[in-house]
Amino acid sequence: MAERAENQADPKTPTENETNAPERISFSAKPTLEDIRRLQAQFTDERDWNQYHQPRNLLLALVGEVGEVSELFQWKGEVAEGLPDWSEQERMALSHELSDVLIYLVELAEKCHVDLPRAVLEKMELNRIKYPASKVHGSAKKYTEYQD
Ligand SMILES: Nc1ccn([C@H]2C[C@H](O)[C@@H](COP(=O)(O)OP(=O)(O)OP(=O)(O)O)O2)c(=O)n1
Repeated sequence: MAERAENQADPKTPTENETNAPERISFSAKPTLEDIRRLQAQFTDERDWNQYHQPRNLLLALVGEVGEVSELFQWKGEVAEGLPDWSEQERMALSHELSDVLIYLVELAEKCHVDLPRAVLEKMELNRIKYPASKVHGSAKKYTEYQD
């Protein structure tokens, strides 16, 4: 919202529609992160798997699943947004692997007592402060590279 207001204030800054940015998709409202946490807790309780799901094991499982996502992109070169050249089977595999990453991330956060949705909002606020749109627009430099 704040970014849009800034864009409108500066006539030289293109709005999203004036750039070549592709249309953005939106997600389904459900399940929430709390739903995912609860469903995964149910899944592990039913199998008596909490004995294995300590933070370090969950972190390793998460990293392993990130590796599986990487494997799907491996050797393909740059991939266009929306994955236009991917088969249905490849898209399905990606949706499964990304879901595994999220499931383990949510459980890791739970087992570390991090309230993930709240933490994300806090972190995004910090990101906005660190990277003011008016200062960094169009530049991908790290905040440490700016001198002011
Ligand atoms: N000890 C386990 C094993 C599995 N899962 C759940 C969380 C993940 O969403 C998914 C991971 O299952 P696999 O380890 O079988 O991994 P994949 O589904 O990616 O299978 P593969 O490695 O054959 O691609 O199942 C879990 O919570 N705890």
